[in-house]
Amino acid sequence: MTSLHETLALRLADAAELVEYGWQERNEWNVRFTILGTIAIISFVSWLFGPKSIKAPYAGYRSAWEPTFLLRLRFISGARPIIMDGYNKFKNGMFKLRRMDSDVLIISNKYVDELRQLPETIISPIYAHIKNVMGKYTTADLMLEGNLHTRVLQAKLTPNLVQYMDIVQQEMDFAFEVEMPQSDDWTEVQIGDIILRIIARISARTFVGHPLCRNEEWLHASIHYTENLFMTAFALRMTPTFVHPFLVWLLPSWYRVHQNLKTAKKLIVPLVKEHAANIAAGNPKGDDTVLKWMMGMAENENEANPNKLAHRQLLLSLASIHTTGMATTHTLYDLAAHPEYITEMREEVESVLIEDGGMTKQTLSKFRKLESLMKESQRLNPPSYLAFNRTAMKPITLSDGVQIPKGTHFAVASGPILLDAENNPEPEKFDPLRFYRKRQNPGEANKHLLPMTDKNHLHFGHGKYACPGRFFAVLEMKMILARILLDYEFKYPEGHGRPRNLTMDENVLPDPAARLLVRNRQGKNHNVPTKYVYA
Ligand code: HEM
Repeated sequence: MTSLHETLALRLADAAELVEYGWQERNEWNVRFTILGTIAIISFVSWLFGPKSIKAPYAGYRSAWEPTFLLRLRFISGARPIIMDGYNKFKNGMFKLRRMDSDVLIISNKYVDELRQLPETIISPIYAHIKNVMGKYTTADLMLEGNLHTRVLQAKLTPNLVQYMDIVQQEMDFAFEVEMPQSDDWTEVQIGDIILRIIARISARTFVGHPLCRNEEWLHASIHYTENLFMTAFALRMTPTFVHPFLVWLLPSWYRVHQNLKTAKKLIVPLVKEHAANIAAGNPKGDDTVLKWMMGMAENENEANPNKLAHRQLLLSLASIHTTGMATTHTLYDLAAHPEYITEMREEVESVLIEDGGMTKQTLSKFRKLESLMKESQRLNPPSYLAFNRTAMKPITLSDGVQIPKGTHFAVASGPILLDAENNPEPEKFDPLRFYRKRQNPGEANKHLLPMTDKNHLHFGHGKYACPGRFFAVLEMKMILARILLDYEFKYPEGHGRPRNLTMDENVLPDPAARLLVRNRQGKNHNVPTKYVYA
């Protein structure tokens, strides 16, 4: 059966042919009527057979005359004001965004609690994520084959996190030694890249274990898979669906995604076989890793297939390395822009470590000011201005009677919610102790933590499908930031301040080209115990 897009492509080809013929015959009016007729037919067919969409106002038009194509184009690098505009006008209702690849419905967060526990047969995060990253072409559609990686994070990594701190710290020590300059003189560095490599190393140690975590080929694949995947996805999002199967062949990033996958299989399949042989011989060796847990928890042959396990390691890298790297980089950029808070953060880290006699199971949870700083930095520099991306797998009727048609891609304006004065007073102000102070309120000591999600705090999602790696992410971030505070001084080069964030559609990125000056901390207190102690 010919798909709608193929039919449209054929119609356009016919129209082009007729244009040529018409010019040859100098029968311009015929040609014009043919083109107009074709456009009218295409519009009618799209309207008749295309997915039904909900009626809601569009955000961001500069005037009634602004062409829709221009609005879609502006969204690529100017999404923030468009999303803010929609939120400010319609925050209790709904509005739509014109993205280059499609429209996205933005719903009020008042619906989040009734939607968050619905099963995947009704609302699917996976379909929405796969659409966002063009999974059909970027290999991310493995997510459709099961959620083994999510189950393992929930059932194994998160509950065993504190036991794992020792291993994380060992890898972090090594990573700092090889990635950070060790000099008493100021050295200019691209800190975002350094942080990314430190996180890739720690993640690799946790996911695939030693010695693969030190393998440069694996580190390269696990970091660059994400970049290549997003480059491919964005190129495809800019063009109509019917050109995608041809366009990918012209995209170098698409070839690189597949090269990364090949590398993953080459390096990980032997590891899987080795571990299976050790288990069969009754002699499992080495530390637990996410890969070994995945082998143990695989529920069917497909999940246990070594090639699929290797592929899933890349999906984990996609979900974990850049997200955590960007959040850590934003926090450092913010702190460097407000050096008056550095001493306060450093003193907290030192006093907690001295009190605990080193890094214990409880230590990280006592870094309350540091956690508040990280949460404030995420509030102002979220990973995306949208969250809770979902696809309606069936028509949904909300509690107030609003109906979301099947096939609708919807999300919540997570960025603007936290910049709303109703939720946070003086929302534009960088106030690193904002959440620390909130925790001083009676009964709120254990609230306002970074990994906690609710309908206002959606940067890790919320509900059944919230990020299963967020506790690990926060652990990594705290350990890295504490280490930087203890051992290094940092500042912007003369004449530079906090770099502006970049946006690609709704996604927010710290400027990767920005530089910091770093040097060994002068007058470091060598009596602060930093090693993991079993307490
Ligand atoms: C600051 C760092 C991170 C941020 C901001 C973040 C954010 C998110 C968000 C927004 C989602 C989608 C949730 C939803 O749809 O409701 C998600 C899903 C996910 N995250 Fe994270 N994440 C981070 C770090 C990590 C880490 C370190 C890991 C792994 C250890 C991880 C693993 C995952 C996985 C496996 C999913 C689910 C993907 C799927 O549905 O298959 N994330 N994350």
